Amino acid sequence: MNAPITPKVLVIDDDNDLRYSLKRVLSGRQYEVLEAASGEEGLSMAEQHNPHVILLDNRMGGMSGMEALQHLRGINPNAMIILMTAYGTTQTTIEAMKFGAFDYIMKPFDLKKILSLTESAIAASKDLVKAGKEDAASAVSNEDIEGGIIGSSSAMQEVFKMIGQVAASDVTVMVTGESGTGKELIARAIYQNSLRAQKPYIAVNCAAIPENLIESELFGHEKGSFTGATNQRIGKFELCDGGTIFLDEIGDMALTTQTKILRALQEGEIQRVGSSETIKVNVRMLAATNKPLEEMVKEKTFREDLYYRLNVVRIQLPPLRERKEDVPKLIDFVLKRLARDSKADTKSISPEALALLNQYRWPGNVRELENLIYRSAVLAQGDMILIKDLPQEVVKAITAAAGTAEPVTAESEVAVSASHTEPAGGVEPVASATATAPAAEPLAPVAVAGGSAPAAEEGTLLGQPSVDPYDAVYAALRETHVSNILEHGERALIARALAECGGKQVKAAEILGMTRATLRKRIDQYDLS
Ligand SMILES: Nc1ncnc2c1ncn2[C@@H]1O[C@H](COP(=O)(O)OP(=O)(O)OP(=O)(O)O)[C@@H](O)[C@H]1O
Repeated sequence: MNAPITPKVLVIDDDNDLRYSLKRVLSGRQYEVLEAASGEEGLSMAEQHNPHVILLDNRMGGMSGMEALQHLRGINPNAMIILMTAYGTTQTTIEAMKFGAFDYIMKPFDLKKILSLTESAIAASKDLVKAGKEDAASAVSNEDIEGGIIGSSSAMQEVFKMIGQVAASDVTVMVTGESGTGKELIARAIYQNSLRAQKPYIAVNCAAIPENLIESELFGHEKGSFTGATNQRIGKFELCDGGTIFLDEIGDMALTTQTKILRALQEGEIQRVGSSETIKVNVRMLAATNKPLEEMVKEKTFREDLYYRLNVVRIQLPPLRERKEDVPKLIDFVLKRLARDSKADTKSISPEALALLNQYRWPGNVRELENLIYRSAVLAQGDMILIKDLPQEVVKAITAAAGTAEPVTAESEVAVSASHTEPAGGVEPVASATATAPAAEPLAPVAVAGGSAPAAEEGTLLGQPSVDPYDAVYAALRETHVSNILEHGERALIARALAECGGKQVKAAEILGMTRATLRKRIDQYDLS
């Protein structure tokens, strides 16, 4: 019997500390760990040692990780490559998957996470070798897409991976998610990464076109086919032949139009309104909705057959409140875009304001964030958005929720949402109460740990900046509860501890570090029972 082969892992990274940390934990799992400090060195190590798994940094001096990835696929097609980057962009993730990476991990990462990812990669590599298969993945064309999609949360990373996986085929994709989560952006990214990228892309907002005009809009009409049809008109499907059509708000489409869409999808055929001639079209369809299509199918307001046809691949976009780790980068992205477009030159947001926004529920999702940052950046007097520049209704909603240990209420959310859902980019910021709000003294900047960390243990985050959450809470309370910060803070903490313990006072008192009698007194004092 052959002795089991020791899995070989090659770490390619120019950060010595990170390589050292990875080597320590991976060696602890009995893997043979090889190191390379550059892409070039990594290629020759891969050729010499034929590793099972390669952990590859994306940003290195000299050859970039993405370039190395493509060479490595050629040198060692059976190796499973995990791309690591601190500067993850959508583009990177999509490209990494297109170029055949096994997976992708954002720095800073938990060592446990990289360990489990490495384990899965080793298992996958063994399967591949066992099956005697060559990796069929080949590098697809390297077209340069205009990125513009931010998301380093794992939920968005999954979305980007899916884009990479589905883009090259002609499969129909349904993008779902709340309003403002970026459905249109994702549809465009699929198109831009597809083999039809040089062909037309037409987005149709089905909710914005009156029912009696939508068929003509989509399929065209013949002259005189209805009152007002003074000329022949070519519809979007015909215009888009060879390309991609994105049907936004598909849940708002009438049943008769749905039938025609189904035919276009199934047979690749359309008819202009008022004509019996059948026209062949070759169009890839992408669709989006924030409506519950499954329920609509049950209620027979959406055709079941069309539902299944459109829903071949489903990309569900998570609401922003479930991926709050994306908020800082989104803010930075919006600020940079505002500066690029000469709309505002505010460069950053204070750690306190950012920490405060991290507690917000973002009912209007990324669209709301864009508008809020636009408005705040225009009102900010210096280089930095401070808490005083944020819309007061948002600050109040957050601090009120902090005081009652309740999440931001639906009512406050609706109010906030209504004042921030202007179409992105097209609306001038509203100078509201925010402009006259009393200015809080800016607090000293929060200390951010710099430099490279020594070898970390499992469960720690590598390179993670440390931010003290009390800075934000304190700054927010200074603005809204100047005279009784301590009481306010105590009440909020007690309420949270009680909520965590399901109202059990003994346990809550233990967490809070007070006697049960004191806790009871406070519950009465703050009316928390
Ligand atoms: N991940 C993201 N990165 C950067 N910008 C984003 C992201 N997601 C959404 N946006 C921006 O937010 C705004 C709303 O996005 P989009 O129109 O794609 O949302 P939607 O889900 O289609 O909304 P609706 O359902 O209301 O049509 C756009 O300006 C878009 O550029």
